[in-house]
This record gives sequence, structure tokens and C-alpha cells, in this order.
Amino acid sequence: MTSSCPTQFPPSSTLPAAASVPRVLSIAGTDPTGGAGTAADLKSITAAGGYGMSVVTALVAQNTHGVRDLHVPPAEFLAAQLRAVSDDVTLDAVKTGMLGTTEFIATVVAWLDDVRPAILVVDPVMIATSGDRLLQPEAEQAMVAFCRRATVVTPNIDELAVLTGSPRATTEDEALEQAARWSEETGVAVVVKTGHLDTLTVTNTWLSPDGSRIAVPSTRVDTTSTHGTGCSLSSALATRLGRGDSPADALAWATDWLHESITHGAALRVGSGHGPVDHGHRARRLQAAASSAPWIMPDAVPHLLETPADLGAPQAGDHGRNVTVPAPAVAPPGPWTAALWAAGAEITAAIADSDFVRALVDGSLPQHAFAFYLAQDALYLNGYARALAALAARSTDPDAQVYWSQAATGALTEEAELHRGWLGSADHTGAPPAPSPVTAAYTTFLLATALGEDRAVGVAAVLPCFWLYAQVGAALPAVPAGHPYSAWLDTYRDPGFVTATEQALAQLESEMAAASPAVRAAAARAFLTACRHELEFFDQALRLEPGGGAALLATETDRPELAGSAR
Ligand SMILES: Nc1ncnc2c1ncn2[C@@H]1O[C@H](COP(=O)(O)OP(=O)(O)O)[C@@H](O)[C@H]1O
Ligand SMILES: Cc1ncc(COP(=O)(O)O)c(N)n1
Repeated sequence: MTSSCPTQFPPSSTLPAAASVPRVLSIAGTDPTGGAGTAADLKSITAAGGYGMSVVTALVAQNTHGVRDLHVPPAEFLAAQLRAVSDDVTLDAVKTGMLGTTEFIATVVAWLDDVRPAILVVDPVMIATSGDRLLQPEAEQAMVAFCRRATVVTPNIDELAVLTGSPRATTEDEALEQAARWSEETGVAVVVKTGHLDTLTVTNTWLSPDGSRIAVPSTRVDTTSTHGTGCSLSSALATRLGRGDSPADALAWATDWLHESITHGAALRVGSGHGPVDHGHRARRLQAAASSAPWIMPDAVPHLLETPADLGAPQAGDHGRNVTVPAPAVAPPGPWTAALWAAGAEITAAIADSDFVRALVDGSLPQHAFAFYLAQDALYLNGYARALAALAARSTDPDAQVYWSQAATGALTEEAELHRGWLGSADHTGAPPAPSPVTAAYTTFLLATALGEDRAVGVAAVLPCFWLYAQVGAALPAVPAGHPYSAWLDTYRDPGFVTATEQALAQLESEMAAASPAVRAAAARAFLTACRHELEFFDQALRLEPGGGAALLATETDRPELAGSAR
């Protein structure tokens, strides 16, 4: 038993005060199916970049359908767990979830009086999504009083009503008003969550006691995988605050990450009720992006391409998926470009399927990611124009000379248009945007190929930018009025761009027909490499943290309004 264990350790204060990885304690109940409570908290803290610790209040026999049984250990044991942690570890943030009983709340209060963590995020868990009670009715007022100790509370709509002693809000404005009153009275910030309201947009709004608001809207995901969303949001928020993020950055990060997690929750196929979110989706996406595996394996393209059939299909990439070749929106004019399209099918499908394209289309792409994408696009177009101009210089056929020169001018015009219509000239530090590693790698590859390889190889390298962009444009659905990116999506639908793509395809078809088998093989590799650069280019915007080097949009506002937003 514990009597033989020392309770006095070197005081935490002798250890380095500010850890770069925030040390975050969750005080919550359990969920053996891993979607809510302590399990969700630990996964969320890890995903948000923290070191997670867990003190268990109640053991809950629950699954995705609901709660079956509860086991509540003695309050002394809760106190012992809390002490064991705080006697040893400096805490950068504490998050509380299910506290269950008045006695447990009192135990945590006594411990907090002593420990006083800098950040306390209180998720006032009362009733689970399944309708099961997780807080004894007689403990509600103790929970309400407990919330006054928080840095920020994260009630859902029903919990907000109990907290503020109001009827359940039926609109976002009502909820905001309830929260504002309570926040002003108590001096505690509130995150108002509209997940439980019937709105197309789910908005998380940070309300400070001084009345200031930070609203982070996101599109509603049509899914039943929302078990544990409240636990996950509050834990991620605590972690980002614990690492020193501003409330705006912390809430933006937590909301965007959770949106991605909810979007991919159903694919986990965990349980047949209200399933969990996929807390690890972002980490796996970033891990895949960090892979150093070669994009084009040596055996992906034969050394000599005598006929288009030698190329085989589809084969590039390391995605390892079986793909059916998507129908090209701009038809290949001959067998060589048809074979190249088939060879790149896996990457084309991955772009269509990408989180970036999905988020751009459904409007959930965070504003900072969109601004970053546009700024990188402008930088890219400048490099791309140089590669196109190099092809003009290297062409001998007069039509080809004219075509590539015009294409280069077109890219520069587009770049200028981006600066004029969309982008500010500098980011928040006053510096002009710098190329990201992905943008630099792509433009360097294009220039090196257009200048240093056979001309056919250069033409193959510049083609995917035309062809895959036209492909994305053709697949775009009509978006509702008020969509934040509708004006940008319209630029994809420019018919002039389809004509330019057809001409580029005709150039490549004739270059391939005239080239030697070895040059054709090099051209096929360049084509597939450029396709992969396109995928990376889209995806890179979703690897950026809020405040992490995004350029500003020309009209510097808060996030753009989303369709259906109640505000
Ligand atoms: N269907 C959904 N689509 C998008 N985001 C959602 C959805 N449901 C929940 N969320 C996100 O999860 C957060 C917490 O969900 P909510 O249902 O409001 O709280 P709780 O789980 O505490 O009842 C919301 O603020 C929102 O960010
Ligand atoms: C231990 C515990 N804590 C919190 C919740 C609430 O989560 P949800 O409302 O999503 O069911 C839960 N089900 N279990």
C-alpha cells in the first residue's frame, strides 16, 4: 500500500518551469470504448501536443449506446490520486470532466486550493449524449459553483442553461447572451458551443468577462460519430492554453482539429451507436506527409517506353490503394497522354479525396489555411511562369513558342490578379510571404526540369498543373450562397483554362510521339513527380498551425462567414 511510498519528492518548482510540451492533467470518468472521458482526454491532449495525465473519478461501464453501470470509488482515493500527481509533477493545465458527486467536487476544490494550476478548463459534464446522467442531480449546484473557479468553462447548450439558471437556449444569440451575463458576473470565460443547436454551422465562441468574443465557426458534419466531442474539445483547448497559445489560437486549433477528427470518426467503425471521433487522424495525416519514401519507385516506370502500353497503369505513389482510373475532365488527345493519365490515376484520386479539397468545397477550410494557400499559389505561379518561359525559349516550332510564351504570361497575370484581388502584401510581421518547403521544392523541380532535361520531359513536368487543376475545377459542385470560398471556387471554372489545358496536352502528345524511348520514360517520371507535387501543394495548407506563418488576405477580417451561420 501507499504507506511505504514516499510522499515527499524534490519540489516540482526545482524542475524547469516551462516545459515545451505542456503537462496536462485530466480529471474525469472512464469510457472503456475509448471515445469519451479519460481515454478521449488523453488522446486529445496527445494530439494537441501535450503530455497527458489522468486522474479517474468514476469507472463507467459504457459503450457507444449508453451507460450500463457506474462504480464510484471513495473520495479519499480520488484525493490520493490527485496528490500523487501534484506532489511530483508541475501542471501546466488541468481539465475536469465528469466529477459525478458533490463529494468529488469538494475533493477537487480542496486540491485546487492547494495546487492552483495556471489553466483550469472545466467541462461541466452533466448528462451524456446518450441521455444518461453523469452528475448526480443534487450535485448540479456544486458544479455551478465549481465553474466559478475555472479559467474557461465549456458547457454544451443544456449545461449552459443549468449553469446560468436559464431556460434552454434555442438560438445561438440566446446562448451567447446567457453566457455573456454569467461571464460578466463571475469573471470566468465561457466557450459557447452550438453543437446541440439545429444550425448548419457549429460555432465555438470564446466569451471573455469584458464582453469580447472570438468566434470559430465550422461546418456541421453529418455524422453520428460525436461521442466524446465535448471531452475532446475541452482537453485540446486546455493543452493549447497550457502551451501558451492565445485563446484565439487555442480555440481555432482545437475546433479545426476536432472537425477533422469528427469527419473521419465513422471510418473507424467502432461500435454501432454514437461512435467516437478519430483523434489520431491529423497525426496520421502529418506522419504520411513526413514520410521520406521516394515518391516514384525505380520500377514504377520502365527504362524504355517503346509504346504507351509499356507504361502500364496505374502505378505511381505509395498510397497502396486500388484505384479505378477517374475519367479525365479534359480528354487526352492521344495514346501517350492517355497512358500518362492512367499511370497518375492514384494521385489524381488522392487529390479529389483530399481533406484540403473537401474542406475548400464544404467551406470548413480555416481562413488561415486558405490565406496560406493563396500566398503560396502566388509564389508558385511566379516560378511556374519561369518554367513555361524556359519551354518557350527551348521550343523551335513557332506555334509551340507562341503557346508557351502565352502560358507564361497567363501565369504571371494570374499571380498579379492574386495579389491585386486576394492577398495582402505582407504577413502580420510585415514581411512578404516566403515560399514553403513544398512550394520551393515544386518550383525548383519545374525549373530544373524545364531548363536541364530534354524538352519533352519539361513539358511533361508542367502539364499536371494544368490538367489536375482543371480536373478539380470540373468536379466542383455548386456551392450555396454565402459560401466563404465561392468567389475563389469560381476561378477554377474558367473555360479559358480548359482551352489552355487542351493545348498543353496536344504539346505533350506530340513531344512524346517524337521522343526517344528513354526520354519518354524520363518524361513519364517527371509527369508523375509533378502530379505528386500537386497533391503536396494542396495538402500543405492543412499542415499549418493557426498563427504559423500564414499570409493575410487582402481584406483582413476574422474568419469568413460560413454558409448558414446564425451571425
Ligand atoms: N456534427 C458536428 N459537426 C461539426 N462539429 C461538431 C459536431 N458535433 C460536435 N461538434 C464539435 O464538437 C464540439 C462539442 O460538441 P457539443 O455537442 O456541443 O458538446 P458536448 O459533447 O459537450 O455535448 C462542438 O463545439 C463542435 O466544435
Ligand atoms: C466518462 C464520460 N465523460 C463524459 C462523457 C460525455 O460524453 P458524450 O456527451 O459525448 O457522451 C461520457 N459519455 N463519459
